[in-house]
Amino acid sequence: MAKDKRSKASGPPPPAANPTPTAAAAASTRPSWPPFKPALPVVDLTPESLVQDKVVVLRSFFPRSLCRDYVSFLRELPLITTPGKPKRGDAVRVNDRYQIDDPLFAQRLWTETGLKEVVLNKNVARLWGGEVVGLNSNIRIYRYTAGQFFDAHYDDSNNVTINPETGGGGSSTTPVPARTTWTLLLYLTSSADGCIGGETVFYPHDRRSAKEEIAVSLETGMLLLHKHGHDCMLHEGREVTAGEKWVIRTDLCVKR
Ligand SMILES: O=C(O)CCC(=O)C(=O)O
Ligand SMILES: [Fe+2]
Repeated sequence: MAKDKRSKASGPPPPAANPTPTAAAAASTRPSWPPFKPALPVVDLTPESLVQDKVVVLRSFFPRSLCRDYVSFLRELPLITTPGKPKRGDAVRVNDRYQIDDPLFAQRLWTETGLKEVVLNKNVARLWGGEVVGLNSNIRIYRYTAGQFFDAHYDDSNNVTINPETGGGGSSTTPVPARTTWTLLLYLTSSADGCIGGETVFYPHDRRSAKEEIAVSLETGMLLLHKHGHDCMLHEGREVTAGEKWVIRTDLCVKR
C-alpha cells in the first residue's frame, strides 16, 4: 500500500474539549473506572525495544488480577460494533468499541501507574518526539471476538489539548496544547485467558509481507507503544480466532 494512498485508523473525532452543557454533566457520564489495585507499578517497569525507535513494550504493566477486574468492568460499557462499511481510505476495523473523552482517566493512567516515570526517564525520553505532557483524553476500548480484526493501516498524529483535571472538583490547571506522537495499546487478555490470534503485526516496509512482519503476541497486562504520524509503521490487529481480545487505546502526547 503506497503511503500516499494509505488508509488511516479512523473513528469519530473525540468529543470537543469543552463538552456541553457543562463539564460537570459530562464528567458524570464518564465510566467509574476500577481503581488501580494493587498500587501500581507492581513490577519494575523496564521498557523493552521490539523495533528500534518504533516499538516499545512494558510487560506486566497491569497485573493479571487488575486486567480481570477491568475486563469485567468494560464488558458492561455500551460497546458499539463497527459499522459495516468504512469510509473510503479508512482502514477496515471490525470490532466492538467504546470511546470516551476522559481527561481524568488519561491523567490517572499517566500519573498513577508508573508510566510517567518510565516515559520521562532519560534513557528513553528522546524517543517520543518532544516533551511528553500526558496521554490523549480520547480513550478507546476495543473488544475483538472470533472473526474480528483491524486491517492494515497507519495511525495519524493529532493535535489535542491536555486538560489536567484534579478529579476532586478542584480547579483545573491551564490546558496544554499538545500533539499525539505514539500509540498506546494496553492488552488486557491473551492466550492465557483463552484468546487465540489477535497479534498486533507491524510491517516495516509499507507492504503486508509474511517474511517481513513483526508480530507481537498478546500478553495480559502488557503495554505497547508504537510511533505514529509520518513514520508510523503499517500495522494491523490480526484476526482473533477464539476467545476475546480486550485493549485500552490512547496515545502519548507531546507539547506543541
Ligand atoms: O488492536 C490492535 O492490535 C491494533 C489497534 C490499532 O492499530 C489501533 O488502535 O490503531
Ligand atoms: Fe493502529
